[in-house]
Amino acid sequence: MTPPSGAAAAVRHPDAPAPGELLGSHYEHCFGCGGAQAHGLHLEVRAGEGVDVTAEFTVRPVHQGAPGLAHGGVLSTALDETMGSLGWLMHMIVVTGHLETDFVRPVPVGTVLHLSAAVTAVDGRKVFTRATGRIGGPEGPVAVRAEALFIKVDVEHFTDHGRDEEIQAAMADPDQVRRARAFEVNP
Ligand SMILES: CCCCCCCC/C=C\CCCCCCCC(=O)SCCNC(=O)CCNC(=O)[C@H](O)C(C)(C)COP(=O)(O)OP(=O)(O)OC[C@H]1O[C@@H](n2cnc3c(N)ncnc32)[C@H](O)[C@@H]1OP(=O)(O)O
Repeated sequence: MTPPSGAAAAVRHPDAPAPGELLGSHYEHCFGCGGAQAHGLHLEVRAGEGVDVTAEFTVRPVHQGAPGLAHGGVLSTALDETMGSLGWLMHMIVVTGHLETDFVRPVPVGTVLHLSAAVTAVDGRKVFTRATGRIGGPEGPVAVRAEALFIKVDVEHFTDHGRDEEIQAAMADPDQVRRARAFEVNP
């Protein structure tokens, strides 16, 4: 998870959303950010000043592992989704290759997890990221933290591997196609 010595700093795309702007969902059925997923995380991610983002996740009863506590896998998903959305700021489509999570404090149901994530380096198709989730406020104690390696892919990653019925539906949706194309014109 350590970027090689030749790795470069991340570059914010000129057409990236302005600092403070919501990124919007990349797919309405995404478990992390989609509005159509009843039990999803409904993350709303906001662009930062650099290649960084913030988001909030409210832990609901459907997200429990132990009684009254968030499931660790759900917390990892919240971190994963937040870090994955960093691709938007670089106009890259990225998927998770490797994800490591530290669970520092238990997170009760009802908690608002304040997430922040940033790209630490880019090396070819490899995007190195890290994220934290804090409780009690954006400056509160860290409850979870993660590092992840994302790999840049093209639209064919999804059209080649996704189940046909969802891919056909996505390709028939002009908004979805527009979002995918926006990512494709990466310099
Ligand atoms: C109109 C149509 C609609 C479509 C529109 C779509 C728009 C969508 C927009 C946005 C989507 C964002 C979605 C975010 C969701 C949240 C994030 C997730 O949950 S993503 C799901 C979980 N992840 C996977 O399912 C990946 C499964 N894995 C793979 O598919 C492959 O393994 C892949 C693509 C990751 C890499 O395969 P390779 O064949 O392309 O590339 P190789 O050569 O193996 O790797 C490239 C470099 O990366 C390193 N690498 C790869 N995997 C690694 C790993 N696990 N650990 C360390 N290094 C790794 C390799 O060593 C290599 O490095 P060296 O260039 O040689 O230095």
